[in-house]
Amino acid sequence: MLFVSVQSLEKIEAILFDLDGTLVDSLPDLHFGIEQVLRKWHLASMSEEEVGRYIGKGVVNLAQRVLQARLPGAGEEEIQKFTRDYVNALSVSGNAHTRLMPTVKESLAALRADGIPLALVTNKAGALIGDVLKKTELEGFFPENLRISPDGGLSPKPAPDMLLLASRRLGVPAGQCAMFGDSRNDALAARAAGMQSVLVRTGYNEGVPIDRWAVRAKGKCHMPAQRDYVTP
Ligand SMILES: O=C(O)COP(=O)(O)O
Ligand SMILES: [Mg+2]
Repeated sequence: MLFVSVQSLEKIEAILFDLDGTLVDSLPDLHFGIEQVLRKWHLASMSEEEVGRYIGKGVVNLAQRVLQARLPGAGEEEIQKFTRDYVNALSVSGNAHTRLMPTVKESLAALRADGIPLALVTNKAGALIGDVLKKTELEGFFPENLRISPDGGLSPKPAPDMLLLASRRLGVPAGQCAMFGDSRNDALAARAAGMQSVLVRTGYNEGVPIDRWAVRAKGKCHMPAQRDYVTP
């Protein structure tokens, strides 16, 4: 099973899940969306690997980094416009290439059967979440009020705000929630919120292998390399 069983985490009563790179492999679609907008703006194409390095801190940050690489000197207005074009491109793409990460559905079903409350805490734009959950048949695990995104003005991860909102909505104190993610942004947000975190090795982490980051963050890494996750 991909996800560590809750018994091996201390005092955990609820789990918050990241979306991109943790529950789903969405990079091919995110790359497709960026390519569409680059073409529309008559800018040079970008590799999937490069787009992967820019994913993790939300759509505005992604637009900013892509424009930094392709249109240096772009201002706030262009960043906002690029962001809107990108969200539009993804909204019409139907997430054709987005896939569930292995064993996700079984893991979520097992957690639910154990009575563990679940929430989604993602930097993805709110307008895109419903379609991805529908496409991957995860809708039933996350009711709408427990799909937390930066929409409506919440600061994206690594800020703790969205995690703390999830903890309040679940009615579970932050110290008893764990954040499952694929990125240092998930781990830093969890730490700032007073939560434990578990990081899968199969995600994006802005192009940096998560072990390398976790080792630097903690000075050592406890988890054996063949495991699917790391706990910083
Ligand atoms: O949109 C992003 O930058 C990353 O989204 P995530 O928080 O679900 O990984
Ligand atoms: Mg992620």
